[in-house]
Amino acid sequence: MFYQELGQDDSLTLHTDLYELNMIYTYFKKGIAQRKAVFEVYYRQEPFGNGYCVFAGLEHVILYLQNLKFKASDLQYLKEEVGYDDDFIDYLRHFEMKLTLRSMREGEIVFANEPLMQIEGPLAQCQLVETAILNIINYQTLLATKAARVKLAVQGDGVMEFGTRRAQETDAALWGTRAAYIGGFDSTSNVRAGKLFGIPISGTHAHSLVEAFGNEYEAFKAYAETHTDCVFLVDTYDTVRSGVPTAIRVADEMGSKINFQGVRIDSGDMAYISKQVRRELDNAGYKDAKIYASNDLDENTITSLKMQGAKIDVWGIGTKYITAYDQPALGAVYKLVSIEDENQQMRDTIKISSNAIKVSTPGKKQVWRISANTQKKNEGDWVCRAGVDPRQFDSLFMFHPEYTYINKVVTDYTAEPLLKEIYIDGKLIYQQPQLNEIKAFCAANLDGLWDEYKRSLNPQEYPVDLSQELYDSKMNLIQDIRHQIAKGDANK
Ligand SMILES: Nc1ncnc2c1ncn2[C@@H]1O[C@H](COP(=O)(O)OP(=O)(O)OP(=O)(O)O)[C@@H](O)[C@H]1O
Ligand SMILES: O=P(O)(O)OC[C@H]1O[C@H](OP(=O)(O)OP(=O)(O)O)[C@H](O)[C@@H]1O
Ligand SMILES: O=C(O)c1cccnc1
Repeated sequence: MFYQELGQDDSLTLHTDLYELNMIYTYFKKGIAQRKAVFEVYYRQEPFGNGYCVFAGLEHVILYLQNLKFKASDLQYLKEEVGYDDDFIDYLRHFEMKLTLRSMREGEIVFANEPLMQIEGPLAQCQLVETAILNIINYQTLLATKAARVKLAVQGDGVMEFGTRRAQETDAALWGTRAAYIGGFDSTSNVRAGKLFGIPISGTHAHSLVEAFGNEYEAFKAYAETHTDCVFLVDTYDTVRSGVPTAIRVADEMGSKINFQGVRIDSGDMAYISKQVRRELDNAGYKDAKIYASNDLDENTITSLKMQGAKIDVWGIGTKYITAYDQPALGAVYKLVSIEDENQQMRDTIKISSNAIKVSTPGKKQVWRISANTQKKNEGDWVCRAGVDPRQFDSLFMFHPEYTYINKVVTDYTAEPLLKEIYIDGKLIYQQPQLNEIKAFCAANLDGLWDEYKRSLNPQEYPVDLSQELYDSKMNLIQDIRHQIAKGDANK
């Protein structure tokens, strides 16, 4: 019945799991929906065996929060389908977004087990937005990270994003290509993404052009007569014996009427073929013509092709990028860290697990990036309670939160708070930078990271340390809860 709304309804308000609404209903009925709560988003392990992530997704989260209200059809659906009573439907009808959001900036280099976003406000509202925020941040951060890995592998060559046709639906293509641009790609084939985000668009042609004209000569010639910039796809029949000689013939015939940019190969042994193609182009006097390559490439095949001396100048990357083929999920979570009690006091909360990595860190926090003034490189991130400022100390004791014997004292450092204010009580106060600035910010951030953390295979673990006070309060809370369970009064 509501299916016809899909086309025009861009509201994501119901883009939430039913269990969020179930909890909100309970909070509402028990009179605690308005209690102040703080949730934080973080992930537990770097994806792809990488040493860091590139944070992305904030722009979409801002758009989402900006439009967060229940439409009449949303309320009608909830009433009819879930059977909520009129009181609750009325409460949702008057819903007004009052959240405070603090977040990493897009393009920031981030690490496991540090808060990437902090959502503060009425408990019910914090709960409503969990699903959509995780959906957005998990995907875009994963993809921007993959892009940074590809960018590292191409070693300065051009890299074009080709993934739309293989993406998990249209939204993934759109936001995934934006993440690609942030992480280091130069352009996208997706024209809509170009229009919406200002990403440079680029493209060659497909095999169908050759098939439509019946032979390579007719096809390349027709393309050249209708375009100035020409990259010919040379592998429809036989790259070396037919495709490349035909491309050269058309380039010779058209002369200065076209800008013969090069040829694209899309199959076969790319190392072997690209060397042959390079030789042919050079011999024909087209030393500046570039060789473009595509065909299920990713950072691993690119690294291998580089090692084999492949003569590829521009890389087109689709399927394996846009689907995050080798690791399809980042696994970021959204955890309650603090809640107002019946006496209007904020109380730290914790989720305990026998698996150390799954124990959440209680309390509302800030992440500080500590960089040594002498080196201009990052020493590590220091996570402490919001309100504590490490710039007031002469030295900082930094220790691994699990293996505490791994520690160091840092002096002469600069500390920068990474969680920035985006919304205060529902009001957007953050001016989102232009996409090109985000991209440049990402590149500059990567410069601030030692190579040991950046290598794509077995990187060093970057220090994400807890302040002594936070560490102690986490340990104390774990002890308190264990103690209560032992005494049998954990539920009193
Ligand atoms: N020299 C090479 N070293 C490592 N990987 C390569 C090399 N050449 C190509 N590849 C990669 O190997 C895979 C080969 O794919 P595939 O088996 O589909 O062969 P193909 O030649 O592309 O066949 P098709 O004509 O069906 O497209 C692709 O992922 C490609 O990027
Ligand atoms: O290989 P990817 O990294 O996914 O890059 C995108 C792929 O999409 C196109 O192939 P497709 O077979 O869809 O169309 P074509 O007729 O142009 O080859 C293109 O030739 C690439 O191979
Ligand atoms: O422009 C291209 O060559 C292109 C675009 C999308 C997918 N594959 C190739």
